Amino acid sequence: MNEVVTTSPTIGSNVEEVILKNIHFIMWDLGGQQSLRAAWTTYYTNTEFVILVIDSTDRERLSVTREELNRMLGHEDLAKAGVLVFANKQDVKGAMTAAEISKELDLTSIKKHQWHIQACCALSGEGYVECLGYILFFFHANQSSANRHL
Ligand SMILES: Nc1nc2c(ncn2[C@@H]2O[C@H](COP(=O)(O)OP(=O)(O)OP(=O)(O)O)[C@@H](O)[C@H]2O)c(=O)[nH]1
Ligand SMILES: [Mg+2]
Repeated sequence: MNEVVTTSPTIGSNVEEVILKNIHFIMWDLGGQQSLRAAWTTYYTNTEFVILVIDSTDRERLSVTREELNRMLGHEDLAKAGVLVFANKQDVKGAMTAAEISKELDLTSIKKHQWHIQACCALSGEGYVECLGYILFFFHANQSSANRHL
């Protein structure tokens, strides 16, 4: 939306309809706190694409992220889902690169899902536009239903 907003931790979820090149996406933003993760599965039905936003400065939690990602992708309702991983906070000195995050998350071992990783910075918007192309490519290639669930 071309503005940086002050956020607070997401409790439960927020939903937005986003229109990209005439495709209507229903986009659910889920809270990532540990106590909220058990509820993620309730959003998986009809979800066609997952966007995982990583804090690239947080090395300690990457192994937990890998476990959560693998658990998520193992769920039958997400069997056909595509995955976009954002290596966010690239503006912070010492942030891990997308390549480092890819290695730690062992993304190359993901064979049953189409995936893509992108370095980005939510504050400047850097890296986000590039990924819109990937998302649109995914949906055109997979010819799925009219309403998109992300
Ligand atoms: N420096 C920097 N800070 C960022 C960036 N993106 C987000 N932040 C900050 O990181 C903090 C957490 O951002 P949120 O968007 O609330 O994180 P979240 O992943 O939605 O957190 P949950 O809702 O708890 O899952 C906020 O203070 C943001 O301003 C970024 O690219 N660079
Ligand atoms: Mg949030």
